[in-house]
Amino acid sequence: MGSPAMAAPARPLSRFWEWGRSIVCVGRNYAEHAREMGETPPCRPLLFLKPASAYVRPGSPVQRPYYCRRLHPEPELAVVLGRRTRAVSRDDAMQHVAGYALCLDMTARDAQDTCKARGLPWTLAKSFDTSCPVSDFVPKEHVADPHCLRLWLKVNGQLRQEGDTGDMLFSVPELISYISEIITLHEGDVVLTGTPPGVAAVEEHDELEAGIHGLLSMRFTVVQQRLGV
Ligand SMILES: CC(=O)CC(=O)C(=O)O
Ligand SMILES: [Mg+2]
Repeated sequence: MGSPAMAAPARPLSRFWEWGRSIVCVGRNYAEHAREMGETPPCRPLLFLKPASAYVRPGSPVQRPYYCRRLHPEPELAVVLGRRTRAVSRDDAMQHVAGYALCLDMTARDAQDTCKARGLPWTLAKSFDTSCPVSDFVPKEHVADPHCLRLWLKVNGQLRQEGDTGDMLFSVPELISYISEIITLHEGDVVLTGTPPGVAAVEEHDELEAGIHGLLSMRFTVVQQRLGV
């Protein structure tokens, strides 16, 4: 009698966006993007959070919130954690990575400007429904080095943004080690690692296409949020 076939997990990590886990975001991790926003590159990672309800998958639209008139997509490498991670060293951090994905850190830039001016948290700018479009999962075995990837974004077929993850100010191990000193990370949590320069607004009905060269791509349409629906 052979051993029973291993049942597929009821909740595979390859569908991490269904786990209801945390999305820890890093800002200004590319010097040129910090500068285009009128900011200086940070001396330590700038962190903010998105709720798991922010995820949206291809086939569903990205909503521009009713209070937003300047919606910016930010293509970012997403790191998916494979186990509980608390105060891990930089040397051990990569052992805690299960894989990667591409996300768009959708940003209500006008709301963010207001929040910055008033010293308020960025919640309205960063945490609205569909503010985290997410690609398929890529197991870490398929990525030789997460710092040798090229991200791109097209809007209505025109190339809008391109960047190399080798330009990140803080590397994946540095981010995981720093974050895990402050926020215990768990299997299925995701770290968004920041966007390269070239951000700009998109409009209702725009077609977004984003990808990681040689790995994956994804498409979304922008729609206007209608209150009450
Ligand atoms: C100013 C920002 O929105 C920072 C950010 O999200 C980034 O990717 O950098
Ligand atoms: Mg971002």
